[in-house]
Amino acid sequence: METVFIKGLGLIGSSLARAIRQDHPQIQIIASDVNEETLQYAKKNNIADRVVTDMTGVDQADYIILASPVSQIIKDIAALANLKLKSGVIITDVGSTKQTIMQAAKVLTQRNLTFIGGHPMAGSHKSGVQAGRADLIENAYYFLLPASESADTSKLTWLLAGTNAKWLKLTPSQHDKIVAQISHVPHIIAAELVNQTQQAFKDEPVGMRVAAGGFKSVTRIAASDPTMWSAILLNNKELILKQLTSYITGLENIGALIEKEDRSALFDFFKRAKVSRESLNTPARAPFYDLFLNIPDKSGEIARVTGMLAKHQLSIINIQILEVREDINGILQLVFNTEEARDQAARILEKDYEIVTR
Ligand SMILES: NC(=O)c1ccc[n+]([C@@H]2O[C@H](COP(=O)([O-])OP(=O)(O)OC[C@H]3O[C@@H](n4cnc5c(N)ncnc54)[C@H](O)[C@@H]3O)[C@@H](O)[C@H]2O)c1
Ligand SMILES: O=C(O)C(=O)C[C@]1(C(=O)O)C=C[C@@H](O)C=C1
Repeated sequence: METVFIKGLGLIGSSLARAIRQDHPQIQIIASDVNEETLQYAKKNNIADRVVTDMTGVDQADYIILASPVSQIIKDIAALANLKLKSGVIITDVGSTKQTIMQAAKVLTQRNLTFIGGHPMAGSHKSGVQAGRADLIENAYYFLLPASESADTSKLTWLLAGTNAKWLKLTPSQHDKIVAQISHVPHIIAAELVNQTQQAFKDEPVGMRVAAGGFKSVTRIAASDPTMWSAILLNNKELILKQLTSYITGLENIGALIEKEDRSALFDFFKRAKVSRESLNTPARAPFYDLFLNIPDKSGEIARVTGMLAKHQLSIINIQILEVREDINGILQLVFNTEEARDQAARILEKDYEIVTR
């Protein structure tokens, strides 16, 4: 029987545990976390076979997954270098930065241990074991960074096949440069926008509560975990500072265009962004077709939608609520694998629901 040891059973660690469970029920999972409630939840919900608060059991592991905040992953790598581990063990992590982690992992390769840096490019602003899901990473990119050329990724991708992720190999510097721009800086922007709004409205009783879709969709990720994000920023400091400076310059340029009332330059600014944003989903997600509808915030409503589609043998490949406007309604995203299925679903659902967009 093979054993997986997962250190950090939060959103990502528990999502991987759930996906491993579904795909390889014979594999034993040992979960380690500093949070007692997390471990109790994991036991109760059969996410792990054994729970520990330290490295107990790591010497039995065929796979070790480090899934705590990046600063802790670096400490865990150093600790593993001094422990007795099973021969042939594959060690990986899920941290959102890679250069400092791959640097730290040199102590493992010096001991001839296999380390494959990992980073699933999917997640949520929610954290903790209860937010994890077996399909969290489905269809998302999952970056792999073998620490040595001889490291074979096939056993790891076999273990994590149940995630249905799309594997992509990157170098550590390539990785950190990309995520600084598309993940790290956006989290800073979202958090600062919320903080600045809070400050701007300090004497305004209505304030942020009246915010609609625009503010909510730009700032959703501001609700992310502060421990995780402060660790990320300090582990990708130079690249984040570079991209942040460039972003600030961009904002200043827009300010100057507004000041000058340069309508045509402002039009070009929005036009360029619109064209880029609209092309974003096309190559990576094809052939997926989205349908967005407003649904009332009532229990049983999603089941009703899926039931209406099932009657016509229409299958959905993904479904999620994008936004819940407290007690009023939310936007439901349905994903189909053909345009015809999406259009047929729209015709069926439009009788009862408002279609927001396709
Ligand atoms: N949240 C995302 O969207 C996302 C996406 C991809 C990768 N990541 C990365 O995954 C990692 C985990 O993030 P998450 O979102 O699952 O966070 P989380 O807060 O949901 O989970 C982290 C878990 O680690 C535990 N932990 C903290 N210190 C520990 C320690 N010393 N020993 C054992 N457990 C410890 C916490 O109790 C918690 O259960 C981070 O490195 C993060 O950068 C996050
Ligand atoms: O969907 C979200 O809430 C996320 O923030 C996920 C997200 C991101 O897209 O930036 C967050 C951190 C990661 O390392 C990878 C994915």
